[in-house]
Amino acid sequence: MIGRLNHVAIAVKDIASATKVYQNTLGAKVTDAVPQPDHGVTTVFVELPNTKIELLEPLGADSPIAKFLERNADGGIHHICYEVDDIIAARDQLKGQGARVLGTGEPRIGAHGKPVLFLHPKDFCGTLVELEQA
Ligand SMILES: CC[C@@H](C(=O)O)C(=O)SCCNC(=O)CCNC(=O)[C@H](O)C(C)(C)COP(=O)(O)OP(=O)(O)OC[C@H]1O[C@@H](n2cnc3c(N)ncnc32)[C@H](O)[C@@H]1OP(=O)(O)O
Ligand SMILES: [Co+2]
Repeated sequence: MIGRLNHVAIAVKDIASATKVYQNTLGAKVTDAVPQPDHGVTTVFVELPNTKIELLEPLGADSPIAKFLERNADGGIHHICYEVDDIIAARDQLKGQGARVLGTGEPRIGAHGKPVLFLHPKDFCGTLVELEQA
């Protein structure tokens, strides 16, 4: 069911400083920072030849990544995003297999303007999974 690895997301407290690490220290191409108020985060994408790294900084105290950063003071890998051809079919198949879809269960528009869904980390080997419509 899952297709390409779209991105690996890293939660950070300071996105400007994290961007410098990727751009200046590692020599990667990065996008501008974009606030995503619907998701409670600001994003920067690091563009690699075969995939992307999504840097996430919380937008406000009730951001979904706020608790993660309380538990992981240095930041760290927050989720992995896989592309799927049909996000509704994928969701329904996964729900039928007992996986928990987070939030309302309905896809929302993500950072790339495409529908996304999140799956509970306890159902996927301790890793928060994002699905993005290909
Ligand atoms: C920009 C848009 C979009 C894109 O297009 O790319 C994004 O990426 S937005 C990214 C941010 N959005 C989200 O993360 C939305 C989905 N997340 C959630 O619904 C919640 O954050 C969560 C995953 C349900 C966690 O909720 P929270 O209240 O913070 O924690 P809990 O206490 O309920 O945690 C339960 C349990 O799960 C463990 N956990 C939590 N987060 C993670 C994680 N990222 N990776 C692995 N495990 C995680 C947590 O440690 C708890 O475990 P126990 O202590 O063992 O119970
Ligand atoms: Co993401």
